[in-house]
Amino acid sequence: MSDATTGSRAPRPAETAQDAGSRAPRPAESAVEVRGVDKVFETRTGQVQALDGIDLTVAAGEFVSLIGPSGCGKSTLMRLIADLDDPTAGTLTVFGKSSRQARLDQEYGIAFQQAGLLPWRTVAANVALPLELHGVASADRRSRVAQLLEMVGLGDFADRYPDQLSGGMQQRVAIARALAEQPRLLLMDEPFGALDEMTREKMQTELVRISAETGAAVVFVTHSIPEAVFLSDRVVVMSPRPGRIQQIVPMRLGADAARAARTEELREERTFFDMVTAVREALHGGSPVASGARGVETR
Ligand SMILES: Nc1ncnc2c1ncn2[C@@H]1O[C@H](COP(=O)(O)OP(=O)(O)OP(=O)(O)O)[C@@H](O)[C@H]1O
Repeated sequence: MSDATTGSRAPRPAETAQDAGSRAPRPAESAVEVRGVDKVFETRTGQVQALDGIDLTVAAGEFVSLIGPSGCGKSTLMRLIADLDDPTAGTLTVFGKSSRQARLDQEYGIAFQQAGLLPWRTVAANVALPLELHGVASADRRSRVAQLLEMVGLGDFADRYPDQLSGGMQQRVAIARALAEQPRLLLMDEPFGALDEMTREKMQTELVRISAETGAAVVFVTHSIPEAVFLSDRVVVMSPRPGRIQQIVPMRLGADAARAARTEELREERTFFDMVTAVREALHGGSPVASGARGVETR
């Protein structure tokens, strides 16, 4: 039946199928969609299959950690999401866009293990860099940088240089820089891996607060089970190479489940230990275990 006979209206020029496909992302859209992704590296000694059939959806505002034995492809998956490499098969989208388009549109901020600050720029100038590159006016830049440094507790360090800061402070500068353009997604690959345990726990608490405050989705690679449990809404457990998703464990942390409510006390709660155990068992394929998997810390 034609539209004329059913009485329904014909599509207006702005509503053709082609246009509908290019509309701005809907608010309910997922932050990341990974569908059937494989990654094979060609090396001089042959092929290395790093990822095999990865399917993963990260919702807008969700905090998802990737954990698994050394070499299982966590960083590779992160690099594919960030468009730093291409998948051998499958598709990745970020807020409904190809990962390439999402990179061009600055849809995400990145913080990796090394803070990666420019040593000749002050703390403020490091944080301002992405804003400068995108032509934000200098008055707006100054106020945004001041706000970001307050957020990460470095308001008094704007004029220092990176080598005058501790490792934890440098990481906070890197996080402020990653947040500069108010991304809806943060990609973090072991950002606290090089920090001492006390600083690391402080940074985790900061990150929980910041992610709750900004509503950004986070994809976070870690080797530490307690870190994954403390931070995440869901923990994705990967198998040894070729990396597959072995299990996705939702974090059920009782009354303290809301990210904004996660404080130091949570680390002493029964539900926290239960979740650590659940992730450890998932790493070992569902069986109770006495020790951690290779490359995974249980502390
Ligand atoms: N550019 C590359 N060329 C060849 N092989 C690579 C390349 N990058 C990664 N690999 C291989 O792919 C596999 C997955 O590596 P990846 O770095 O993603 O693992 P990971 O889980 O992040 O490891 P780790 O926990 O030790 O950081 C490894 O076997 C690695 O040697």
